[in-house]
This record gives sequence, structure tokens and C-alpha cells, in this order.
Amino acid sequence: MSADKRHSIETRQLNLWYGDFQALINVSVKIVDGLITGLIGPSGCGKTTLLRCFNRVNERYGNVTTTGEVEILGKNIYDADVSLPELRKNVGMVFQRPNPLPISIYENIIFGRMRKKSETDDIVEAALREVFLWDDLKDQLKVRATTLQLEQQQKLCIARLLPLKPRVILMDEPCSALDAKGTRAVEELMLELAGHYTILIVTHNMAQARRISDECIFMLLGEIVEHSRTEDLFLMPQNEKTEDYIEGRYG
Ligand SMILES: Nc1ncnc2c1ncn2[C@@H]1O[C@H](COP(=O)(O)OP(=O)(O)OP(=O)(O)O)[C@@H](O)[C@H]1O
Repeated sequence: MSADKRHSIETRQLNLWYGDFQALINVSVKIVDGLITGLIGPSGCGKTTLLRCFNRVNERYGNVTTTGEVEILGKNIYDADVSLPELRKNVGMVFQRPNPLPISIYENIIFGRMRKKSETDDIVEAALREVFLWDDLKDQLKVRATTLQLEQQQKLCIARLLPLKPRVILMDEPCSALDAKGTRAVEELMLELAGHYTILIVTHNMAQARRISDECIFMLLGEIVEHSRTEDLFLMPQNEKTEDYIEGRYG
């Protein structure tokens, strides 16, 4: 495998403006396939904006201008022939607050798929098994998903991405609505999924970034300041600004 094939995401000179305000400045980054990469930095530094570039969700917000390149799995996602539904199958997203649809657990997973019942049964079982919910939920598949505990809802939101066979899963502070037990459960799930999927997680929680990410990116004012192995970034930061941030001097 060539060095470049090891990267599922690569940006070159990526810039993004909301109107006149430049939120991303010359972001050139390579995200390694199959690892968990943490995105950290103070509020407003552009973490979510960068994450949203990877499934082109920023374009939903009016007045957004983007320049530069974003390649996912070797394809520039801003090319004219890119299908957004296909892109969003390849690049799934999980949000801060679990957002299952107010329909049954079963329907949340097969939503939009017209298949024979025997096939959808298999899809639902496989997805719930992969997120370790099958044993707990197999007898309540008709229950409305919004009645589940938040931790289960968040796992279900991850489960419903899996039948689409994503290569990349973007997570925007996926544990911020969860208690300590729920956070631990979702982190354990992420560690199980790593290797099978490339996971990019925005987190404000430095301890979480240290616990679960293989690599970490520190952003400040729209720029990437440092990107390295998580252990190196926390133990031997190369940039003074990274050191100030991880030692809690700002942000
Ligand atoms: N839809 C939008 N329209 C205008 N400005 C925006 C929009 N979304 C974000 N911004 C601005 O872009 C900058 C980066 O925001 P972004 O949400 O990406 O930062 P962040 O690092 O994820 O912040 P937080 O940690 O608080 O979620 C901020 O100054 C924010 O106010």
C-alpha cells in the first residue's frame, strides 16, 4: 500500500468563509485510515467547521465559500460529479445530542431501505450487534427509539450508519449529553469500531482525547497548530500554544 493510500481523508490548502469571516485557514491535513483522530482546541477555533467539510454539510448554511481540496478515499469531494447522498453514506456523522427518529428502533436502522423483511431483520441484528445493543434490545425492537436511555440512543445513532457501510465516521462531541457511565460505554464502542472505520472526533474533553484517540489535532483560530500521535501531543507538544492549551492556560 502506498503512503497516500493509508489516508482516508486529505485536505490541501482548505479555506472556508462564513460571509466575510474566515473560519478555516490553509488547512492541510492527512487523516490516517482506521485510526481514531481527535480534534481539540478552544471554543470557536473551527473544529466543527472542519468536521462538516468532510461530508459537505457546511454548504447547508447560506453564504459559505470554500477553496482548496478535500480528498476522501482518494476522490476530491468538491468535484462536479460527486453525489452528495453517496458521499454521506461513505462519511457518516454522529452529533452532540443523540437524534434518533421518533419511530421504532427497528425502523431507525432500516429507514429508507426497501428490502424483504428477512433481509432487514438481518441488517438490524448485525447493526445492533456491532454496537453491543442487540442483547439488551432484541426483544423491544418495536419500542420508540426516543424512549431509550441517552447512551443507548447515541449507540443506536451509530448503529444506523453501519448498514450504509461508511468508511469514515465523524463524531461531534458525541458524549457531551451523556453521564460518566454513558460516556465510558460510547468510548468503549469507539475503540471497538476503530480499525474497521476511520473515526474523527471533536471533543472539548482533553482526558477523552487522551483516552481514545490515536492521533490528535490541535486547532487555534481556524488553523492547525499541531497534529501528531496523541501521546506525543500531550507529553511532548512541539508548539508553545499547544502546551498552553493542554495545560489549561486558555480555552
Ligand atoms: N453557520 C455559521 N455562520 C456564521 N459563522 C459561523 C457558523 N458556524 C460557525 N461559525 C463561526 O465559525 C467559527 C468556528 O466555529 P466552529 O463551530 O467550527 O468552532 P468549534 O471549534 O467547533 O467551536 P465549539 O468548540 O464551541 O463547538 C466561530 O467563530 C463560529 O462563530
